[in-house]
Amino acid sequence: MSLDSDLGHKLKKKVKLSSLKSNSSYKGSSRTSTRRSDDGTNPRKSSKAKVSYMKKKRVYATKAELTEHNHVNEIPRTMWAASKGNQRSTSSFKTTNDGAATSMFKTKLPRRDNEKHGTAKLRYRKRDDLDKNADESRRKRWDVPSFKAKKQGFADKRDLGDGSDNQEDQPRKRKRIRLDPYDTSNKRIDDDIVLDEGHKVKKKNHEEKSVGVNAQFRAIQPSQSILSYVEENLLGRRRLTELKKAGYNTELPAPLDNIPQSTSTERERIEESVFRNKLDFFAAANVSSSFPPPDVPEIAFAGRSNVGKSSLLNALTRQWGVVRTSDKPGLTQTINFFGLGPKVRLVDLPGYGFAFAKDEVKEAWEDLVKEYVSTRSSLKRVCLLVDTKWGMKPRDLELINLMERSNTKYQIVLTKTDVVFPMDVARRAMQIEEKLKANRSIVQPLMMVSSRSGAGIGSLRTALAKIAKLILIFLSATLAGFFVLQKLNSTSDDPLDLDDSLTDADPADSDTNSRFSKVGNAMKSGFWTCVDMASGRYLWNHLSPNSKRSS
Ligand SMILES: Nc1nc2c(ncn2[C@@H]2O[C@H](COP(=O)(O)OP(=O)(O)OP(=O)(O)O)[C@@H](O)[C@H]2O)c(=O)[nH]1
Ligand SMILES: [Mg+2]
Repeated sequence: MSLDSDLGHKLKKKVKLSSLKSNSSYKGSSRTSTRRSDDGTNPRKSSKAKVSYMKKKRVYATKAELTEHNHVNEIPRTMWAASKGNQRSTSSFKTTNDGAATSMFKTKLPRRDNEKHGTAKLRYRKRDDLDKNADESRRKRWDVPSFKAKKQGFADKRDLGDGSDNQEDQPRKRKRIRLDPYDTSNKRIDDDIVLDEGHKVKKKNHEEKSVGVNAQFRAIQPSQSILSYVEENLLGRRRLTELKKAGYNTELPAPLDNIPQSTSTERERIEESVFRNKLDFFAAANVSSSFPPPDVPEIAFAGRSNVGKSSLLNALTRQWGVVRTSDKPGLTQTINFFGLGPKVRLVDLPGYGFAFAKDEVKEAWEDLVKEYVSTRSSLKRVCLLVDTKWGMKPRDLELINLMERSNTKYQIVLTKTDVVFPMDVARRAMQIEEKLKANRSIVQPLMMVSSRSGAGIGSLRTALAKIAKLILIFLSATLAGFFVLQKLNSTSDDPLDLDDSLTDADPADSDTNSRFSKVGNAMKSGFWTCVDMASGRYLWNHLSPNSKRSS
């Protein structure tokens, strides 16, 4: 081998190696690219600067331009990244005449040099594949066919359609989407599909009805007393700034149930002593046989599922979390008895109406609630909760009718007042009062509360505490009556002949006679009621309507 050929071979080898190194610079080796060139400048730096400049200016340099300034083997890293399909370096692509994009660095020069080198070949093959993918994706993105090409394409397709067995030509299978024509939640149905006439009419009627109902509701003019009650208690949806201005600490749960500017502990803020007692779970019943004995007066909370019964129990006692609540209707599934001290029990009833439970289970709850409400002797009052937003529903009216028939005292309580405007709270109250004004067993006034904001909770507490006080008065009265009767028993053998004995004592005094006769009758009935039923409700039934109202 001659010296020239030897030198040439060595040079070739060097070129090959340097090209390999520069290729692998993508993987981190950049020794070749940082090597200084013959004229003393740093080729990597200069080429990089040029490329970044070109990128900035979006200049698409040609291969010739680049090779003019840089040696092919010292192509900067960014360039190779471009050939790997990196989206950021789109500037390294140029578009050929036929519209397809090719990498400007898909140069054959290093490849030809390295053809015999196995690893390099493999690497190049990989790169070629990547180039192809990049070309493909680029073509998809950028190649918007011209109008002419489109026209040609259509013509080709038409030609192929005449007898050719091209797969694209075969009719595509269409996906069938089954749509429920009565599912109005599906917008596409509303928009595009013509429904059958029956459904259309039904829908129209429903819409008209709801519009009519809304208009009727808006037309309600609440009384001045209701409006002022709503304002005084800050009922309805209120701005936080308004509550803060009024001095309420909005950080606390149910802030409106606190004394403004108060620094005392939460328990002390409850003005009614009976509600300061600890709320204790006492019993749960899913059948009437497991009800606890009716020895303590009870106040029950009834209403539709999710109306806020359990939350109200917590809010009234300010003991959060004792009664479980959930935003999922149907959480309370048994009748739960909670002791509030020794004198009174609060009863959380399962809700009726929609709930996440089986129909037969729901029916069983409803029957149980009906039985409890109509037969429980220790039941002093039912708070019938109605959602302010939705108003009374047929199920509520059903329960009201039952309570009317069984002479059970009930009071309507509007809940969740914080979600509607104050005016709408007043309208709802007015609407219900008007509707039920002829009922006999209803207790006035209608209450409005929000367990979340605490609005109206204090007033409800006061109304319910009265029941406890009345119970105490009644118990002491019956005890006194019992002792009087005992005394009379000791003077007369037959207590039922009381009137005769009195009449015999002074037949001329008709006033005394009638007075004693009345007292005797009342005591007799009162005495027997007390002993038999141990319930104020039954005694009241025996007294005159006037005495009943005043009590
Ligand atoms: N905005 C607002 N939400 C309330 C109020 N009271 C209760 N809620 C919410 O209403 C949802 C239902 O409350 P619950 O107390 O569990 O209702 P429930 O009537 O006991 O429900 P059931 O046990 O399923 O019959 C919960 O997510 C409560 O946070 C209120 O006054 N205002
Ligand atoms: Mg509940």
